[in-house]
Amino acid sequence: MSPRETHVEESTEELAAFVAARLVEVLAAAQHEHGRAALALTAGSVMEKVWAALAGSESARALDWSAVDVFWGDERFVPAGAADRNDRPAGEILFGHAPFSAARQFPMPTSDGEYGDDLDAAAAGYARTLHDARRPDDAGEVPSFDVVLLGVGPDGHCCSLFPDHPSSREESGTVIAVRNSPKPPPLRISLSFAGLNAAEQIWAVVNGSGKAEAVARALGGAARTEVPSAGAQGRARTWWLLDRDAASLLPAGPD
Ligand SMILES: O=C(O)[C@H](O)[C@@H](O)[C@H](O)[C@H](O)COP(=O)(O)O
Repeated sequence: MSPRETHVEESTEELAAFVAARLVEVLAAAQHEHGRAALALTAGSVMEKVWAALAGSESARALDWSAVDVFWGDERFVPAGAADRNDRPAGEILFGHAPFSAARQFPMPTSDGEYGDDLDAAAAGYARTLHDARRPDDAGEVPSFDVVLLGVGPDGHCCSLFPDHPSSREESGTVIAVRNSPKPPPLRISLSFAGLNAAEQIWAVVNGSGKAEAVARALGGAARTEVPSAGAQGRARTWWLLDRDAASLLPAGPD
């Protein structure tokens, strides 16, 4: 487990550019070390800005995307191509276009795919997918994600682990089926805390004053059952990357 570090940029645009630039460095280093880089994504408004920053970055375009594995931290259990799939905007902004399209994609199952509408089978299937995608030097049950880009909701949720909800109390397995999600749609697949925290680095990327309270609570020692993002702990680094508004309720101190 790593201590939580914070870094604050003035604006959301600067935050997205900062995340994109640092991400390229870490993925390149991971390729050097492991042969392939393992990246796990989550969706959301700030992530779309990060993906757009990557799409427009020369250093990102120069990375060998054929040696990047792209996994997901959570997904809505809806049909392929549905407007509310988390992986849809990622495809539209980034992975539908060269050179990013060369990445090896590991989308979470859809509700009209090989598991049909069996949510438990789909979650178990993605756990097997992660297990089988481990690199030779990944020691755990899932790839040691070099970076998880983690979105945080205004209620402090991350992946599809929600406050005061069975999803954030689940202790078994690396991937879980989530029902009755307080945020629509109700059926989801998510990394559990065990799956998430297998990551080398977790970067919580958060913008806007609407999330300032969640950020302050997560960094202020809240329990993960109350503020799930407080339970995100990378093995080597847990980095909260914030814009000035999201950081506005943190105690003053060095970035
Ligand atoms: O599956 C989902 O509903 C979203 O992916 C969600 O978990 C998102 O990551 C956060 O809510 C942050 O999203 P925003 O930046 O849009 O608030």
